[in-house]
Amino acid sequence: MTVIEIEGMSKSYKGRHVLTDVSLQVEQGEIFGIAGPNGAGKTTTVECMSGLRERDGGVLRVLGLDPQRDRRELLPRIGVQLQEAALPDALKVGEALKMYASFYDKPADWRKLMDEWGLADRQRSSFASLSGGWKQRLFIALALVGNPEVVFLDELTTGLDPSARRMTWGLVREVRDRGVTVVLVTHFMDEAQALCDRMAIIDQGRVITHGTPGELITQGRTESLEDAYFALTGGQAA
Ligand SMILES: Nc1ncnc2c1ncn2[C@@H]1O[C@H](COP(=O)(O)OP(=O)(O)OP(=O)(O)O)[C@@H](O)[C@H]1O
Repeated sequence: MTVIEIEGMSKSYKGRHVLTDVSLQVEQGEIFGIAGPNGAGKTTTVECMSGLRERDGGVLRVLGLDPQRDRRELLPRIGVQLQEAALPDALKVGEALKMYASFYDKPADWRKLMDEWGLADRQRSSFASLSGGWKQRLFIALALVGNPEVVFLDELTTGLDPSARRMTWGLVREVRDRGVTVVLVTHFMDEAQALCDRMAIIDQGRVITHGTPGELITQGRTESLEDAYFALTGGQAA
């Protein structure tokens, strides 16, 4: 079943085109990756999908709803973790989960969620005292507190050490394994290869290719996804 359908989506900021004719489909229960160079339009795409920005043109349906027109109906059914998300320093883990749960009519049991995501021991820890890996664990739990059918995760592992990244990958798989559809923006091709069932590469506001990581490697005629990424975007490895 198709959960997200985008056809010919466009968006400009102050007359400058940042998305041009973006078309994508995300299927139920998959981890769908969005990769591409800085400024390519990845976050804008996710923001349009999650109803945080208005597109200028094209068709966009998430769970059959238009994020602009049907925003109120859609918001309780999705979860969003934004790039560089932050909470007030003094807010405690338990307080954050309880507060987010209060935003929804039918939230998950936030105490149960806290247990499931291993956060119970840190219930009284302030946000500022958490390491990067634990902050991300909290953000994933917060994105799930409304029992969403789709979650959007934007650069979830940027700045994390290798073990925190691996831990976070495990959590993202767990979310998918619960039947939730995951849209994941990432700059890391090892991450895309490890996690994504399918992915798209966006460059200069256009989808230049999409498919499984294996299909992209075949398209790029390379041996790794990172090499395929460089071949397909015409970029240079540093
Ligand atoms: N609110 C805004 N007003 C004006 N321009 C914006 C705004 N938000 C983003 N842009 C511009 O739109 C383009 C696409 O930005 P976007 O954040 O979607 O890219 P991205 O692919 O997510 O980049 P990155 O990998 O650096 O996070 C960039 O050139 C950016 O500077």
